[in-house]
Amino acid sequence: MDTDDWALRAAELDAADPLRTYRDRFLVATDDDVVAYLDGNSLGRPLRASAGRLNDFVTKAWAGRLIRGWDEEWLDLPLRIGDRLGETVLGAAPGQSTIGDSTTVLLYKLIRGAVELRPGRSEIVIDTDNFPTDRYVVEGIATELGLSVAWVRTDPRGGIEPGLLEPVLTERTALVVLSHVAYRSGHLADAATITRQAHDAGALILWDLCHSAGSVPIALDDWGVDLAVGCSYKYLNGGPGSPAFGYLRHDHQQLFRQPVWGWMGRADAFEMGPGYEPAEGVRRLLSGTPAILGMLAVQDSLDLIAEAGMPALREKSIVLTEFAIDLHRAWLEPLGVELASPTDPARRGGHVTVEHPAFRALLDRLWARGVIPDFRAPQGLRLGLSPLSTSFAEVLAGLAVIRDELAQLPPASSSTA
Ligand SMILES: Cc1ncc(COP(=O)(O)O)c(C=O)c1O
Ligand SMILES: Nc1c(O)cccc1C(=O)C[C@H](N)C(=O)O
Repeated sequence: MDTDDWALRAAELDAADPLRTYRDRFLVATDDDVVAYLDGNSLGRPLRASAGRLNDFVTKAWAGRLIRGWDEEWLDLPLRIGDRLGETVLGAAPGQSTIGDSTTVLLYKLIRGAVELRPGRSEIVIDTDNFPTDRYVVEGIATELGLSVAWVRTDPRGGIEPGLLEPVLTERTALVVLSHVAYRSGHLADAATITRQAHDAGALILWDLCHSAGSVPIALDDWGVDLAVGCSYKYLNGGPGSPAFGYLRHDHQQLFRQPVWGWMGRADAFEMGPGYEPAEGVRRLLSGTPAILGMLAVQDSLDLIAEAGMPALREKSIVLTEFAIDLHRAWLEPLGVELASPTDPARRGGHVTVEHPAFRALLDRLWARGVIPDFRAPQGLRLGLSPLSTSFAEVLAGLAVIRDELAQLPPASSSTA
């Protein structure tokens, strides 16, 4: 197919896309210079509704209600948003999800609490390609508590598979910490099977849902997951630094203790009494004053996801990533680019990574031309395709610029840059 045929194909896919009108719900800057935004899996675009919500909050709720806002609404907001997230995205019944802290801090709180639910067990299992913060937090806690870390060696172009985990699980395993969608390759783990495996070994499991929440269907309750965390600034469009979410299964709440004993996670916070006694339920994950401003925009995203429906989102996500891979094969592969994501759509999340030694040097050129993917060292270009805000024409435009830039490289730098 020549370029015109591909353009026709993109136009057909856009015309047939049942979610195509959702793009209009996103805000575009007045001086917009973006040709293709391919990084919604690092920072999602803002929704138009969020601009109004944030403005209203400052001018009405904050300015008008002042301190009364805490009693009237804000103290319960982390749990209310948590429940809505549970219902819309996580497959979690109410009372198990909340929002607050960064992903890193919540990982620390949940992992520390989880290993204490398995006394006598002394090992945490994690994979070598998990996101850095997950690995560092696990290593830090292991050092702090005198535990060992068992590493599952994963293929950076693939991800965690049940067969890889099997030999590492032992009677020493307290907790398994894995990412549902691998941040680099986009590999989608079989969370139901792996959760069962961990349980068969008597261990608990924590899933990092940063790259899957709002992109692939999740069923935490049905899968029997113990704990989960995730960011709200990627496919959940919460904005830079919006708080993370945490899930703590009902069955564990009574015995669960997290390590940051703050007043907001205490039973009857405003009693301000002596000693710490955890609040009932998932509220015990809280520590200090919740970042209300930071969590507002997620509500608009959840409304939109509920309206569109996760199955439709997933369907579009698959077609988007298939289209990107088809273009890669036609345009980039002949220029020496390699696919670093699973080819099976059932094992792939919402992003596609392609690799070439020149990509690091090329990134500035791509940004200058309004094409915004992510670069992940050592040589990966990550194409994040948010199903509600990305069009097929945008994918086409982005890959066309990547192809042009690669084709213009002097011969030496096309292999060694
Ligand atoms: C899989 C995964 N886990 C954790 C994080 C880190 O989260 P935070 O920086 O919000 O603490 C990210 C992204 O930043 C991520 O992709
Ligand atoms: N959280 C980020 C940030 O504060 C700055 C730049 C990028 C990010 C990211 O989200 C990185 C992302 N989690 C990743 O998968 O690489």
